[in-house]
Amino acid sequence: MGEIRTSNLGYPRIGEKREWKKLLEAYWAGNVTEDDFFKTMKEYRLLGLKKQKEAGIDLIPVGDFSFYDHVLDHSTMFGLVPNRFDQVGEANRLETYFAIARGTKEAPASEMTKWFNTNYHYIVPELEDKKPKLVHNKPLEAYLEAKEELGIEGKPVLLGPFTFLKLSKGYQSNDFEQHLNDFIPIYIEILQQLEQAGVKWVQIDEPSLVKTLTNEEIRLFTSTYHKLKEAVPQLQVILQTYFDAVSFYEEIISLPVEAIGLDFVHGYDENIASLKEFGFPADKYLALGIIDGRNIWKENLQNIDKKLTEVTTVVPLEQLILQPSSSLLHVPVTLKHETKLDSLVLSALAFSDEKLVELSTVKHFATANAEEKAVVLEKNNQLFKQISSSDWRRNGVSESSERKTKRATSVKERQKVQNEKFQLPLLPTTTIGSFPQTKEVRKSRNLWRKGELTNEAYTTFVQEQIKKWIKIQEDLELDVFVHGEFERNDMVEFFGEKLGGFVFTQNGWVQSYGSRCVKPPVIFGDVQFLEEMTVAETVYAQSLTEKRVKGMLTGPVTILNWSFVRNDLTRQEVAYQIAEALIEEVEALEAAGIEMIQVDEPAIREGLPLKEKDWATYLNWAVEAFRISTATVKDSTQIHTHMCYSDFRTIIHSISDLDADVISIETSRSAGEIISTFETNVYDKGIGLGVYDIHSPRVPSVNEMTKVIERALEVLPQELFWVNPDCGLKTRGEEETVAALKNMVEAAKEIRVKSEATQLS
Ligand SMILES: CN1c2c(nc(N)[nH]c2=O)NC[C@@H]1CNc1ccc(C(=O)N[C@@H](CCC(=O)N[C@@H](CCC(=O)N[C@@H](CCC(=O)O)C(=O)O)C(=O)O)C(=O)O)cc1
Ligand SMILES: N[C@@H](CCS)C(=O)O
Ligand SMILES: [Zn+2]
Repeated sequence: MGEIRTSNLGYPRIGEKREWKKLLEAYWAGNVTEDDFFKTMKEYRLLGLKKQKEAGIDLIPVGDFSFYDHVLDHSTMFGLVPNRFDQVGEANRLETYFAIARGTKEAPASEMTKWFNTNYHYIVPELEDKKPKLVHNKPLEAYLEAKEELGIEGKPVLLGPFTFLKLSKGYQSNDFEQHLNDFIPIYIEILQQLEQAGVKWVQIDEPSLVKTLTNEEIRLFTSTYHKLKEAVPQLQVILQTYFDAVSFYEEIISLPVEAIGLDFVHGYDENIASLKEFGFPADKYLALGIIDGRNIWKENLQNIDKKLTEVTTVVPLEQLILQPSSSLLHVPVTLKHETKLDSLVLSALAFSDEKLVELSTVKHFATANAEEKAVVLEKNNQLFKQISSSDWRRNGVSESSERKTKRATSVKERQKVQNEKFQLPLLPTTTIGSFPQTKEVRKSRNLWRKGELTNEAYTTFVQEQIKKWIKIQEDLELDVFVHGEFERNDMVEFFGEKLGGFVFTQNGWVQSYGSRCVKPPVIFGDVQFLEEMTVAETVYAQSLTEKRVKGMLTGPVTILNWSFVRNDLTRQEVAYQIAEALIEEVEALEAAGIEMIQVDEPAIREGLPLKEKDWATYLNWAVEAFRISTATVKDSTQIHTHMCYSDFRTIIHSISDLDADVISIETSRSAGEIISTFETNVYDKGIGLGVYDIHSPRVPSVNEMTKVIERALEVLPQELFWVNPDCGLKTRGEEETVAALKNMVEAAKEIRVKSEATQLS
C-alpha cells in the first residue's frame, strides 16, 4: 500500500479576511458584474487549493468550494429547482441558484437548517414532482480546473446519495427507496465521467452514517454502494463519515470501496472499540480523522501518539490516510492575521492552515524513530503544561452546592401572578430581540473599536438607536418591546467579550449561512461574571416607555455551542460555569426593575448528539444549565426563551422542562411543521410560533400571517399564544422590518376581533 498519506476533507471558502463574503454581497448589491464575480471567485478557489498544496497535503479536495452552500450546489446540479422559481428561468443558473437560497419578491426561499450538530446551515433540497437529472458535473469541473490551473491531481468531493436524500424534504419516508433509486443513475453518471477524466480518488461524504439507522436503511445503503462500484470499478472511493462514530461498523467496512473515513476525534471511543472488536479489512485504507476539524486547539501529540498506537495494533501504518476529523469549513482560515492575542493563547491555537501543517507534523511523527519522537513529544508536552498551570485556569470547576435549579413555584401559579401584573391583550405581539444592524450601526462600532469614536459618543449613538426603535415599536403598537441589541456585534461574541475566561480573535470567522459569518469567542479559561453586561441599555430603553421591555440574554448552552470551548473540561462543566455567570446578570436586570427577561437558546437543539442513545445525557445537563441561569427570579418575573433554525419536534418535552414562562420558536421556514407537534403534546406555557420568515426581505401579507396564527390556534390555547417573527431582525433593512411588523400586528388584531366575536356569539 506504500507510504502513509495525508488528506483534507474540505477547506473554508470564506477567505482569510472574509473576502468571499464581501464579494458575494457586492454582487447581490449590483456592484460587481457576473463576469467579475466568476473571475474573482475562481481566484479565491485556487488560492485555497494552492495553500493546501504548499502545506504538503497529498489528497486535496476539489468541488467543496461553493458560492453559497454545498448542499444547494448538489440540488441545482441535479436540476432540483423548486417549481416556484420557474419564472426566474433556466437561462440564468446563478440567478436561480441565489433565488432558491434567498427568495424573491414572489417566491419564498427554500428552508434552511442546521448541518448536523454544527452552526453551519444548509439549504434543504426539495424533491417535489421533478425527477432529478444531471445538469452539470460540478466535481468534474473542479477537478479539471485544479489540474489545468495548478497541476493539482485533486480528489473530487461529493455528498453521497443516501445523505443527500436524508437531508431532503418533499417525500414520504416510505418512498425513500424509490427516490434513492432515482439518484443512483445520476451518481453513476457523475462517477463515470470522473473515472473517464482520470480521477484517482473520489471522496463521497455520507455523514448520515453516524446517526441512528435502521437495519433496512443499512441494507439500502449497502445495495446502493454495490451498484455504484459495479459502474466504476477503477475509481478509488473514500466513503467518508464525520462528527461521530458510525453505526453498523461491520457492514460499513465490508462495503465495496477502497477507503473508509472515520472520525477518531469525536467518535473515538466507539470507533476504536469497533476497530478492535471487528478488525479492519487488509485491502482497504483507513482514512483516519485524527486532527480536530471542529475546534481550534493545537493537538496534544501525546494523545495522538496514544491513538496511533492503538489504531496500529489493528491497521498497519501504511494502510492509513491521515486527515482532519471533518471538513475545515467549521474552523477559521488562518492565525496569520492574529496580532493581538496573548502569546500563550496564540501558541495553543491552530486554525485551518495551521491544522494542515499539523497534519504533516503528525505524518512525520508517525514514522519517526523513538528518539525523534521523544524530542517532539517533550516540546509539545511543555506547551500543554504551561497552559494548564496558567492563571487562566486557576479556578478549576466550581463545586457549587448552592446552585438553584428550580423556580420556586409552578408555571400555573406564576401565570396567575404574571397575568394579573402585565395585563397583556390576547395574542400579545413582540419581537425576538434584534432590530436591523444597519451599515451605520456596524460602522459606528467599528470606529469606536478603532478608537476613532469615544465611549461617550458610541454610547450616545446606541442610545439614539434605542430611542428611535422604541418610538417605532410604540407606533406599531407592539405589546412587549425590546431594546434592539444595537450594542452587540453578535449574540454570543458580545457576552464572551464581557465575561471572564474568554479570548477573541480578529479574524477567526466561520461561515454560518450564505454570506453570513460568525466569529465564535474562545473559552480559554474559567468563565466568570465580571460586570453588568446588558443592564444599562435595557434600563435606558425601559425609561422611554410604559410598555414592558424584555431584557435580552444569550443562554448558557448557546454560548457554549457557538464558542470554541476548552477541551480539558467537559462541556457540561463549562455550561454550568456560564450559567452561574449568567444568573448574576439575570438578577441584576431584575434588581434594576426589568420584569421580563428573555434567555435565548437557539443552539440547544444543534448540540444534541447525533445518536439518539446519547440524547438524554445531553438534554439533562443542557436543561439544567438553562435552569441554573434563570431559577432564582421572582414569580412575577417572566422568563422568556427563544429557539430557531432546527427541528424541535423530537425534544419538545425537554423544551418544556426548561420551565420558561414563554417560548418563541421559529416555524415559518418549515411550513409550520412544528405546529403539528402540539396536536399530540400538551404544552402548558406561553408560546409564540414565528409567523413569518425573517431571512427574506419579502414583506409577508396580513393574510399569510393570520393563516399561520389560525392554524396554530387549532392546536394551542389562545390564552397562551404569542405573536412574533421567527427570529431576530438584525439582518433585515429598516423599511421591510417596519412593513412586516405592521402587518404582523394587524394580523394579531384581526384574530383578536374574530375571537371576541366568537366568544360573544
Ligand atoms: C442567530 N444566528 C447566530 C448563529 N451563531 C451566532 N454566533 N450568532 C448568531 O446570531 N447561528 C445561527 C444564526 C445565524 N445567523 C446569523 C445572522 C447574521 C449574522 C451576521 O450578520 N454576521 C455578520 C457579522 C456580525 C458581526 O460580528 N459583526 C461585527 C463586525 C462587523 C464587520 O464586519 N465590520 C466590518 C467593518 C464595518 C463597517 O465599517 O461598515 C469589518 O470588520 O470589516 C460588528 O457588528 O461589530 C456578517 O457580516 O456576516 C451571522 C449569523
Ligand atoms: N435575540 C436574538 C436571538 C437570535 S437567535 C436576536 O433577536 O437576534
Ligand atoms: Zn433566532
